[in-house]
Amino acid sequence: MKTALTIAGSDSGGGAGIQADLKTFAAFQVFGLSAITAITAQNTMGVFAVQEVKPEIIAAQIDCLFEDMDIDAVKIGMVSDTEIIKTISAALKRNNAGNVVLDPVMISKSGYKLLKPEAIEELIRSLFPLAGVLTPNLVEAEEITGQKIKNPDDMQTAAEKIHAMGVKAVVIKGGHLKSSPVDVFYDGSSFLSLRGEFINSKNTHGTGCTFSSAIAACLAQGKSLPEAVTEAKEYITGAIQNSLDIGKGVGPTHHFYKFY
Ligand SMILES: Nc1ncnc2c1ncn2[C@@H]1O[C@H](COP(=O)(O)OP(=O)(O)OP(=O)(O)O)[C@@H](O)[C@H]1O
Ligand SMILES: Cc1ncc(CO)c(N)n1
Repeated sequence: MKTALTIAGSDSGGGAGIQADLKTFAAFQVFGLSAITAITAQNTMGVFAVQEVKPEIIAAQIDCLFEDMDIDAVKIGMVSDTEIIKTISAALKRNNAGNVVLDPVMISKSGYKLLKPEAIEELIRSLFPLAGVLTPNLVEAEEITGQKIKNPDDMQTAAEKIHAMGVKAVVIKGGHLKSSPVDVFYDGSSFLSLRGEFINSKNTHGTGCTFSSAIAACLAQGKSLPEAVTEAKEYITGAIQNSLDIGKGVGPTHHFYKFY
């Protein structure tokens, strides 16, 4: 069986973070591994507390997995601060990690800062060069490029700018667009528009985490990057269409909608 590692924060509410990533890997029948970077006290209403994991424990989790197993893909989510980012970058380099999907998680849907603003530069410096693909949402792409993004044309310009910053490929997610949620993929040579119908659901907690993990699962299975992003888009669309009315706030998507 193929394996995928998620390096991310724990969401006690189960809809985002490590929990969403492992469920997604399982839905793709890829064996999931995890290195937890932070513990969040979180539910469908918001994030209430965060405890970061010590950098040496994050490094130990990553090292012991690579020592023991072949890891077919890596997804990176919440990374909190500069020290943690440097630690993850060094660990991935010394273990020659491949198929790295970097989701530059900055703010939760409920508005809680999951990445310290001063750490964005370090994220660009240390993790962008290792990423096979970066998956920012509109707000994150605006933060990274310093430009406003209002429509698919702006998304293409931003994708070119981000590619020039040293990532091999980028998919800018349009879940926050006023129009239909088109995602724009760019790998330095061609663009791909991943079109989707707007699904009118309040239960969209963890859509970004689920999408990036689905890309990692497809890469672990040996699919090409364009195939992986296309299949991940289909999967997240189905997961939102079948989303779950669990909790009082923004509920989770249904990771196993293909099975039950
Ligand atoms: N209401 C919706 N209808 C259809 N597709 C959606 C909807 N919301 C998000 N998506 C899709 O879900 C994927 C994740 O995009 P989104 O922009 O929501 O990520 P995000 O903001 O990083 O999510 P998160 O809440 O996990 O931080 C994209 O493929 C996007 O197009
Ligand atoms: C732990 C965690 N990672 C990522 C997100 C994405 O918003 C979240 N809400 N929580």
